[in-house]
Amino acid sequence: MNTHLSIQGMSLRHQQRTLVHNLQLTLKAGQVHALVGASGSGKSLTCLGILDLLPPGVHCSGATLLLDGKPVEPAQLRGREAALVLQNPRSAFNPVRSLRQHAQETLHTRGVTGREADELIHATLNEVGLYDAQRVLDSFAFQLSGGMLQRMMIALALLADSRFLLADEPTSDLDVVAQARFLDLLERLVDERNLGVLLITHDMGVVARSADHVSVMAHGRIVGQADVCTLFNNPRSEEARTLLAAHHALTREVCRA
Ligand SMILES: Nc1ncnc2c1ncn2[C@@H]1O[C@H](COP(=O)(O)OP(=O)(O)OP(=O)(O)O)[C@@H](O)[C@H]1O
Repeated sequence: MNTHLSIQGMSLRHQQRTLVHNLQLTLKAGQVHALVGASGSGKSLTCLGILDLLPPGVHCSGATLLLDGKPVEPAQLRGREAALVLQNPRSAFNPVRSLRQHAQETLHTRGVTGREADELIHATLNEVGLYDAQRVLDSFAFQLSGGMLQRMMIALALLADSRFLLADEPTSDLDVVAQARFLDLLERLVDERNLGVLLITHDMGVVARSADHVSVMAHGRIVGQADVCTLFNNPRSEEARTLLAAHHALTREVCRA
């Protein structure tokens, strides 16, 4: 079972502009690695670059991906070792295919079909808190809430037996209750399934709650990496101090209100 996914030397360019510079990042099984930074610092492109899902015109160079020290191609990771969870889950589903078809196709790639597939799908939906499995599986993405679709994306990752989740702002479109439930689920799966998670977020409250390790990004570079306690107690980079000051200002405002 793979326990480390390292991204080494990844640079991303659009025309003459370097958007991400020589990125180094390691995800570990059983840990949440938060990637934080100001808007436009390069977090989403980093996530897409790891899986070679970059938008047209953005090119990757120099990247080496190592799975437990062995080089792998993004295509070997995508939908197998690593799954993507996006801010807007609706866009990740085929609108004319039911969620049952999505789940069956995911299992088909692993050679699991028929009754075995049905049982695994029901058990997995149950595991992610989608208890009304029949209704969910008969639905199309537009018929379900954002929170349910986030859970379904996690369920598909589990059905694919992915060891790593790349989650880009997974909670920003959810209300606070759905957000808390989603983070509960993520933390439980990290513990029970030993998942390694890259969690991209703007929300330092989410970082404080869920992350083990944090990378801070600014202008396309990682400018600091620390465990979560060190980041909050002794932030080294200017960007980390700015993010924390904004977070503290916001929470103080809320307390006064
Ligand atoms: N398709 C694209 N073509 C050209 N440049 C792009 C493209 N997508 C993003 N960029 C640029 O790359 C940089 C990093 O963008 P990215 O979306 O990764 O930032 P981000 O940190 O995820 O921001 P946010 O938190 O707002 O989502 C920005 O300067 C952005 O303008």
